[in-house]
Amino acid sequence: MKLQFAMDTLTTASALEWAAAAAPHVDILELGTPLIKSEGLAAITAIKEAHPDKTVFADLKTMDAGELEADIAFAAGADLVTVLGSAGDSTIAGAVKAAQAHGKGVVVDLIGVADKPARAREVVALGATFVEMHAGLDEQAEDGYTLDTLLRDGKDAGAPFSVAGGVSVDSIGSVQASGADVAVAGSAIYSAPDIAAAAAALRAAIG
Ligand SMILES: O=C(CO)[C@H](O)[C@H](O)COP(=O)(O)O
Repeated sequence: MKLQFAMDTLTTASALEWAAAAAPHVDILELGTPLIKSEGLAAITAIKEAHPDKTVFADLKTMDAGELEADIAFAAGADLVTVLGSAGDSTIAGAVKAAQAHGKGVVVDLIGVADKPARAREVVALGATFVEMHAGLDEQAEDGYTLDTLLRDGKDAGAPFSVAGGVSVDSIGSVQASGADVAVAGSAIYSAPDIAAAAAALRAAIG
């Protein structure tokens, strides 16, 4: 299972600092949606230039204009971009078209989708590289939130998937046991006092 570091920050400078600390321990460097909204496509280029050996993931959360938004992010250096699973099939197909033109990939984020396994199968048929079983920061703050539903949906999907939703050193083992291809960790790394140590601990937990 691969490890993805979601850098939910507002400045390219802090993302570069975080990425430098975590890079030895992670496979995928994610530019969080707030970072891209704050700094624009230049942030993608900065991270890719600093870490050409890493998969750079631009969390665009595209809902419309799939081909256009994906194209500009790939041109800026992204290897993977996200499109929302609640977007129309034509939006997802458009992003896949751009990915094929660049030799890159599309991840479909199933945040807010009621039947995630069914939508996962549909979007993989449209050409998505994998889906993200995702509970966002707001859903994580709701009473009684656990990762369990995401892990069950991943197992049921029959499609390649990542899991994002407050993955921690305590829960990453259950993510791996679910058969996930990628574990995404944001706050478990960037909120830790030592980013390198937190990323290393997650890596050690999954071997
Ligand atoms: O995409 C996101 C929020 O929409 C986050 O980047 C994702 O949820 C991972 O961060 P965390 O581990 O803190 O949940």
